[in-house]
Amino acid sequence: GLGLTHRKAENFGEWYSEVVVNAEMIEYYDISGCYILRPWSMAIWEIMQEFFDPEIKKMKIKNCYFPLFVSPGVLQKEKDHVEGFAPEVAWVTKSGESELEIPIAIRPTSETVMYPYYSKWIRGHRDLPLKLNQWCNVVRWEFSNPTPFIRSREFLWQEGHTAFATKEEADAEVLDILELYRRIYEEYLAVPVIKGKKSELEKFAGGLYTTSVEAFIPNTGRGIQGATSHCLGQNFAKMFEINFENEKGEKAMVWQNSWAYSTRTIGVMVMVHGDDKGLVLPPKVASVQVIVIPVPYKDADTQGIFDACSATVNALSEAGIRAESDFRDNYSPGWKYSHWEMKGVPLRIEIGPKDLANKQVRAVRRDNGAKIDIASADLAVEIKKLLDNIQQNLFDIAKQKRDECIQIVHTWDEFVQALNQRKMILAPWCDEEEVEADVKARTKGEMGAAKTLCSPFDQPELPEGTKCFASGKPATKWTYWGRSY
Ligand SMILES: O=C1CCCN[C@@H]1CCCn1cnc2cc(F)c(Cl)cc2c1=O
Ligand SMILES: [Mg+2]
Repeated sequence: GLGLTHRKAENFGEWYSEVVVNAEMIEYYDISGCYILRPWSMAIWEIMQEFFDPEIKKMKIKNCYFPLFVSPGVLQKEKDHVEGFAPEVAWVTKSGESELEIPIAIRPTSETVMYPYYSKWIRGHRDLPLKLNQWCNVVRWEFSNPTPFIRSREFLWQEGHTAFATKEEADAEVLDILELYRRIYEEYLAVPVIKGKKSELEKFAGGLYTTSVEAFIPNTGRGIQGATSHCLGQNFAKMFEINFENEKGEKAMVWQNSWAYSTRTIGVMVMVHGDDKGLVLPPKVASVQVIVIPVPYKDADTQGIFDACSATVNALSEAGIRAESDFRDNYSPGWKYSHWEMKGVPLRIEIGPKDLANKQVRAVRRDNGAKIDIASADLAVEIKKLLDNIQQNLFDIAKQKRDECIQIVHTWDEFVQALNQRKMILAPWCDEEEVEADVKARTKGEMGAAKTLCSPFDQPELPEGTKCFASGKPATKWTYWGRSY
């Protein structure tokens, strides 16, 4: 029958798996860690893409497509950033019955695929800036617990790879892209995120610095990296000899960035907004924003009700609202209410004999269950207002819940206590790498160790003489810590 068998507050992992399947977003696949993205979730990916792609095009970033396959020599070119990842590289070793002379890697990310060609294409300063992006899949043969959208062996993402003549241009773009990621989360997925800089231990080892937008899942008390924007410095330019002749005729290395968001965004949205009735979709990313359901009554004017439903869908569609009707006669209205609630449709419109007679419809909100009668004459305007209100309400509730999880600490004991209370911890830190390594070691356990999530760009006041919570040394910055995905 309909309905979830697990409650979000009681068994989050089981609840999540059931929601993504019952909402028809995901179908499990016979290869572990791989999932089928059904139309209900693919539509969300497309809506985000329809925002992001035009935005990067405004920044003169062009789309391209590089091969899926990486030759081993090239992949291992960057020793220190690859060796830690080696176990998760997937390899093609055969074609048909015959062994390949040399195994071929499947891209886990595309730096080593693209940069030999950046070296070839970039000669003079007029070839800069070179700004390319690709929408593609990547494969990382992870072993830690696979989770739909959040951690899978293949996922969809966009990866931007840009090269500039100056560090200033690179630094500026890092933040421009990070703002787009914040907008994806806060304006589309209605998920609050924190912008900040990763620690030396958590940053992309191959780069100069990493910035990210960090989300938080209150139910598990875990932070999750929402998207990432790296400044690579000149590290890859040195490795791949990506030089150009600058205006003074000198040979100079380029400054590079790389940045990505992935289908993980969808999983974060499900985790933050979902409830015990199933998925709750923010209207901005809902492929169906309004579902219209006829409520015929034995001898009432059934055709009249159906016609009113069709007229309602047409009126809303003409106003740019994504509306559909559910005319299936083999399901009861009650069954349909549960079905579309499970799928997270933000608004349901019911039209029965009484509504017909009164020339009104009954709207029911998915976020708070409120029932609102609307005169058919005012339909499109009122529904648009309702959808905007739902979008804002989902963000406000998520932000309030996230803020309730934030705990400021000053001492180790306060830190450990907050960690056990599943908090997102804001602590003054001396920013020393071995201190972070020590905190990881001291908090190791079956729940996973605590780590830095980011040092927020928006730094609270740090009074002179404030001590690091972990080392007692002079603190230099406020940093968010927590367990994470
Ligand atoms: O995060 C981004 C934005 C988009 C382009 N890439 C960077 C860095 C990716 C780090 N990373 C992440 N995972 C990896 C897994 C691997 F198997 C190998 Cl060989 C390398 C990596 C790896 O470099
Ligand atoms: Mg990884």
